Amino acid sequence: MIASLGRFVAFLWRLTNGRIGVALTLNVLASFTEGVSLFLLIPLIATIDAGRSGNSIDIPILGDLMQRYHPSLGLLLVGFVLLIVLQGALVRTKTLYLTGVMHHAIDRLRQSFFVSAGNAQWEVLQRSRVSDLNNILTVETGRIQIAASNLTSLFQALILLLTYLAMALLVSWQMALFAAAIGLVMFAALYPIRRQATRFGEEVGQMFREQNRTLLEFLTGIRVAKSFLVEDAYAERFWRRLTMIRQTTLRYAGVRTLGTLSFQVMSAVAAAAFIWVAVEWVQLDFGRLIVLLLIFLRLAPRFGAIQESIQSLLSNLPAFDLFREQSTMFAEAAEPKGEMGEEAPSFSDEIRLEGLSLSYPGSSKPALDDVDLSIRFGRITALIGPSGSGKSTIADLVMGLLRPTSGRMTVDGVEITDSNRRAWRGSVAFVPQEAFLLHDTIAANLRIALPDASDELLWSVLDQAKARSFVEQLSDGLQTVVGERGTRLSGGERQRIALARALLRNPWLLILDEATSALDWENQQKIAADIAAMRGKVTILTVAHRPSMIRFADDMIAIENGRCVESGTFAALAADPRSRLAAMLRGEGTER
Ligand SMILES: Nc1ncnc2c1ncn2[C@@H]1O[C@H](COP(=O)(O)OP(=O)(O)OP(=O)(O)O)[C@@H](O)[C@H]1O
Repeated sequence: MIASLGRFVAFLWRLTNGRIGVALTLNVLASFTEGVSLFLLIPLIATIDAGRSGNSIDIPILGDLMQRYHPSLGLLLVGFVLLIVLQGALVRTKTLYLTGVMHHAIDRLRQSFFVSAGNAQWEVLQRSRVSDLNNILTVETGRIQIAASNLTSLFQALILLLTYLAMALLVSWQMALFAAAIGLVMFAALYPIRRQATRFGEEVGQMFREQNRTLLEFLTGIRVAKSFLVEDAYAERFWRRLTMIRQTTLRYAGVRTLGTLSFQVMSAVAAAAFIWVAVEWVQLDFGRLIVLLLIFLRLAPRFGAIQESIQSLLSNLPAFDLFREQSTMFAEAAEPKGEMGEEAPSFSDEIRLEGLSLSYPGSSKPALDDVDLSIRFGRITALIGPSGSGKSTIADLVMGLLRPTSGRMTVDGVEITDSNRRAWRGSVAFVPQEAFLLHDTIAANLRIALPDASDELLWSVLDQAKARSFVEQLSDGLQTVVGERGTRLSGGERQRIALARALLRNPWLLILDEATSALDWENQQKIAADIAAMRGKVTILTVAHRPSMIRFADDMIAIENGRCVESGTFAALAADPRSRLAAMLRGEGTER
């Protein structure tokens, strides 16, 4: 807990470039002026008290000053008001400054997480849940912000406490020590409650994560949920999660308020003991007693604030630990961006995989095992094989998303390594099984691939993907909004938009991963014809299960159990009745 707190303080310091130090200094000044204004009450009381003269004050520093200057009551009152005004102004300045610094820092935090998640290697990113990332970027960073604000209030309260204690020491050191001892005992007595705060923070963090998962799972799969009539089941699950969070929060509120109540009771007992000791044992004079009581009365709520700030800090600190864990994981898995100016190797001959193996983290069996294959420039290569044989893994590897565990991949003889993999990916375009479309216009969806593309260019790629006519028929043309994940378009139309978007990159290599498997036969045929028409213009690697999507291929590669078991030209393999391709074309599937 202490280590985590230390890391948090160091982290905040770095995150705000030390600006939090300026805010805290303003805090110290404000606390100091508040303390001094309270201290001024001593000469005030002495001056008001008709039976005494200002000279009777024998408190160090203050007494000397009074004896030398004999300030009038009016002057003391003006000084008192000025100090309060100064303190208020300092608090305001500090609050405004700190709010700006903290918001900026938390935004930087969110941004850095966003960037490191985006830059993480695909293998690592794949293992994270979208809802958990969303949770970190919203809920957990919000909790970190609260923890930071608790920390600054804690610091402020501590400074005030020390200022008051210093003042009290000047008035009566015995009573000041007595008050400090009482304070320490009270603080120690509330330790069990602070422990519960940490536990609550961890529990509630986990619950928020699960609530977010339920929510996102439902929202992203709402169509499936509706089709299976399971909306009510989801609603029930959601309610259960809400209930758990509510009950835990209520339980914690019980503990927290018990802390506050115990604190109040202890404060009352402590005040009584304080007065008793001051009057009966130390036999303080009336003026000092009043000032000490004032200090004590002002101190008590601060002390309560310290307890509250610590409780809240401890309950929110687990969010910081989780954030650190996740961002360290992503930072360690950062994809090398390559040397400055590193360019993608040019592609005009062939892409080769040589003795290449790949194992997913945590998997005992390799997904690819000693694969040798070649994808030739300007040709259409089809990758076939049973489900789970490793086709998508090859596609992800060839596009530069995955790294081989051993062996190598070369493009025109140049090895793809950490330093040029990202650059190579920029030369490849990919059309997945399910087109990813934003709830935005067709133009915006196309421009994901090339933000500056002109309308003219958009129409030209729509032409190539045979999508021009249906887009022209839409009421708003390119400006038509496609609906959530493109639901206002048919499956075939969505795939055509995805294909047009891929072509917008003017890629050297176009990878189609089961790009038409979600479509009906007629649409598959049409898209297959469009793809066949691109022969020679762009190199294509198509992963397919169905004969319709491979008939137009020039070359074939068959994968089984992560191994390349057959390769050659389509014509040669189709002519060999014993080949896997021939079996597939006869409708026997690829499993053997
Ligand atoms: N992220 C992953 N983590 C662990 N194992 C994985 C991961 N992705 C795929 N695999 C495993 O790697 C093997 C190859 O999977 P891959 O998706 O490449 O097969 P595929 O031929 O494309 O299958 P399909 O035709 O069903 O899409 C399978 O055993 C699969 O379970």
